[in-house]
Amino acid sequence: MTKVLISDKLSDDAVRVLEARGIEVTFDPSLGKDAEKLKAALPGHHGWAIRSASRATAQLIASSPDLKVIGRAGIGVDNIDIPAATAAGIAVMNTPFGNAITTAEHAIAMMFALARQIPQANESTHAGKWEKSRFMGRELYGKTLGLIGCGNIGSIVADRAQGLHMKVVAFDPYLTAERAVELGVEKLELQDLLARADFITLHTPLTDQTRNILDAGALSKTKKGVRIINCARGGLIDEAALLDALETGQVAGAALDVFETEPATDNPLFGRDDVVCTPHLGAATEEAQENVAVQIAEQIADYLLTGAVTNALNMASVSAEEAPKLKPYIALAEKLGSLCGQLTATGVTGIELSYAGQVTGLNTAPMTAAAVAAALAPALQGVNTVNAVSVAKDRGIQISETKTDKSPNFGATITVTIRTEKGERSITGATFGGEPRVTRIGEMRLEASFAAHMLYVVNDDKPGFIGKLGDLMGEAGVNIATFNLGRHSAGGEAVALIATDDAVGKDLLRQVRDLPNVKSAQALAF
Ligand SMILES: NC(=O)C1=CN([C@@H]2O[C@H](COP(=O)(O)OP(=O)(O)OC[C@H]3O[C@@H](n4cnc5c(N)ncnc54)[C@H](O)[C@@H]3O)[C@@H](O)[C@H]2O)C=CC1
Ligand SMILES: O=C(O)C(=O)COP(=O)(O)O
Repeated sequence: MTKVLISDKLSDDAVRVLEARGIEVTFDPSLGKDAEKLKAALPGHHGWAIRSASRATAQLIASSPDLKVIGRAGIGVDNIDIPAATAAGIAVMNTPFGNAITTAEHAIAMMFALARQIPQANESTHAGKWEKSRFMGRELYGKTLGLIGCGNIGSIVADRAQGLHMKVVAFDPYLTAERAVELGVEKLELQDLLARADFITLHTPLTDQTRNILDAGALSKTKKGVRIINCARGGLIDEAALLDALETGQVAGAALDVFETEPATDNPLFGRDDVVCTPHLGAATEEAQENVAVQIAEQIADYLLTGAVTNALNMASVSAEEAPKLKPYIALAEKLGSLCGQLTATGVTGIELSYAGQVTGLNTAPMTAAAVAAALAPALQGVNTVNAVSVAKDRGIQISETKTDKSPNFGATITVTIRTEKGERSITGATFGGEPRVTRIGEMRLEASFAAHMLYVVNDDKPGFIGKLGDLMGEAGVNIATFNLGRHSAGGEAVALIATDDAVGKDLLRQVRDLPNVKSAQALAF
């Protein structure tokens, strides 16, 4: 039975969705904080749903042999070792939109909290102090808001801030000029944003480029008295530098939802009047939590049950509608890739997938990934459909696709061509009643189904060969299930693709090679 582990505090809706799809769920939000318990719990689970408390480390991934998908009910995936997951053939998915509005609203709320010192005034009023003159605020109207990062959340913040009649400027190297115009924001370099913004809000992922993007140097270039909001990731602001800048008044206030170390229970910024803090609450609304829980549960269920891929960070998307249509072609591509790969002895330099006929109207990326993974499997360890194309590229193996609308003899064919330093080999196949079949090896036509054990023989087409081969197999007790032949011309080179009930052992293979007119023989496994 398909099983999913939920190790963080996800809405119960996730359990409801998964169980309704017939998936068994282990729901234990206490596991996320305890790597040892997680390690013990993960084996036997095919899917793993998390928020930010669980850390999907390389060690945990390595000790989870059954895992096929990690689903992040939220946006940030910095708690998932994506290269390790990819190497292990595990899809990594997130829900890029489910909590974006909620998080943008939190950033706006934090901006108001800073501008009007609402948390401090609230505390003072509850204490019966009525300090009306202590809490002089700043108006947002007409002020400049600087966005560092203008993606999904940043652009919602821009929209809300424009509603408050703020001027919005943005630094984001990947923001196009057209998109900036569409959003009504002025695109700036970071230095210009720092010089002009009255409020700065961060909305980037934490990467090598963004870590400490607001460090001591950057903070010294801001307007004196700037107010800073971080509802993205701890580590974007150098906390020690921020403390210094608050001490000197260079920064008038900071509102932080995220911290360098989380959970943040002890931090030099705590206890200051000019710092407003929340415990990573950006995504914490009922609406957002319901959205991300339902979305990730559906994505995980779709992937595990149908092969549909949505919002994956390490593989191509396959819609739920496409998945059943692609399934037989993915199986065909995989079998052809495997056959071609098993017949290729020397170093591979390129793999080409040629799609012809109806299949060209479908999403061919997953077929190519399946063919490449299967083709490289005999030579490379750990290659799988998730990492195949990137592994190939890393090794300088060129992957290409060609497409032609017309398929000469069948509704749709797929041809896998493997190039090596010595030459190339092409194998073509088609589906018959949904089952994969070989239809051509090189220029030689033949028709064969795939079987777990097969024998491939190249010989000169001379009388007596089939009888001798049959005798040998019979004497060795290996039953022939199907026998398919192809040849260039009478008396020319011929191939036999033979399905056997048992594997063809080394001794038998040697005897086949020793038969008259046999040029080569190879045992295959599928
Ligand atoms: N506090 C919370 O609970 C939540 C925090 N987040 C965090 O918010 C952040 C933003 O999320 P989204 O807007 O959904 O992501 P997104 O991917 O839609 O946008 C991020 C933007 O940052 C930009 N960017 C990347 N590198 C940059 C650089 N070096 N300098 C400037 N900009 C750069 C990208 O071009 C992109 O436009 C993420 O870190 C996410 O994890 C998201 C949801 C909840
Ligand atoms: O979605 C994100 O990136 C978040 O940071 C939300 O984190 P959470 O799921 O609330 O732990």
